[in-house]
Amino acid sequence: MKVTGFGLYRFRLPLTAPLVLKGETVRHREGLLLRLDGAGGAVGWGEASPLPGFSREVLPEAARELHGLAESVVGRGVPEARPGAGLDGAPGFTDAAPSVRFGCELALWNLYAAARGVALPEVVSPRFRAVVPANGLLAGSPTEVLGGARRMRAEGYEAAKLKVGGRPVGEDVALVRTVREALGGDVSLRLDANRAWGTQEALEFARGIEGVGIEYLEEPLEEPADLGSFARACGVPVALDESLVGMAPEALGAHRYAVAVVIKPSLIGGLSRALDLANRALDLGMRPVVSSAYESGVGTAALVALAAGIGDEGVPAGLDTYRRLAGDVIEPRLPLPAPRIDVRETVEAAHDVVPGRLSPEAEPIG
Ligand SMILES: O=C(O)CCC(=O)c1ccccc1C(=O)O
Ligand SMILES: [Mg+2]
Repeated sequence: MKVTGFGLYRFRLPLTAPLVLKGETVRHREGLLLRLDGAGGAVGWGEASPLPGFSREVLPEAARELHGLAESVVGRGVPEARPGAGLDGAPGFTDAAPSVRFGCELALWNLYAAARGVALPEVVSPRFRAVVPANGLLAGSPTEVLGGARRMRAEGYEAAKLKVGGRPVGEDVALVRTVREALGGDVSLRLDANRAWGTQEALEFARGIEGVGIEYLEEPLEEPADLGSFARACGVPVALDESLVGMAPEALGAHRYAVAVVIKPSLIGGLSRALDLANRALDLGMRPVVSSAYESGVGTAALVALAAGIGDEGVPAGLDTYRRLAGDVIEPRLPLPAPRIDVRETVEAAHDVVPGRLSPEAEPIG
């Protein structure tokens, strides 16, 4: 089946509250949608939304690159899917910016699925799980964080994630202890410092939370080369996130000290790379945690599909950034947030892109 044409669009969605990303405050989520058209009326949507503070590419660059890639796939056949490995990429994909590669791959995978009459997760794995567990994201003031923790426990979340590193270490330690208490025994606690600490502060934090059961601590150190010795010295389970950007999947073996990898396809460069990294992580005994980066419903649904097809057991995915979007490009919204996400319902909802729901600034570029 051939790609016969495409459309490239911009969107701008309101957030429920301003978001501070590495010191930059954003009030709207901006991004790009790519629609690839196939023979017989099949369409596949993809999303490329560079995240300010995290992506190196900015929106206008991403738009130019995505336009070029889209033009290059028109007239060509959609590649064949390899079970468990997704679709083979097309030339040029490997050089594209991470969000662009994600967007173009996703449009192709969705077009392939539409043309074959299969659901997107089947492209990831023919034996995908029907339900994906998710972690809840705890945000706001300590009072809001505690309220969130109690709600997530009552709603049956398997895991909750708390950002640390933004307060004095003593306050973080106290908050982690109260949150752990509020979550009770059945909800695992994930922490994320986003590289906020020097070694001394990180060690002080580790001593402070001794005896508090956590699933892992993401990226504690501003100097990531010291992560291995930190993990071995203090016994805190560590997870990689920022360290995965630009890392070749083969290089993961040098990071066996980590218990988990937080995989964000929009930031690390697409679906096939994410799948490759996840499979290597599993081989090394690490948990792959598929995670979002404030994508719209189109991108978020793809992450649900990916999480549904990785490995033999469901690892709670980090998809709660969707909660922060006050609007979406699809109608109705995805059935999120939820402690357990219905995979089919989610991927089906993501097909219903509503042109009228794009921001008034939306304009076809291609
Ligand atoms: O992991 C999650 O549950 C949500 C994703 C998340 O926290 C995040 C979202 C965008 C950019 C960076 C991060 C992060 O994990 O550091
Ligand atoms: Mg992180």
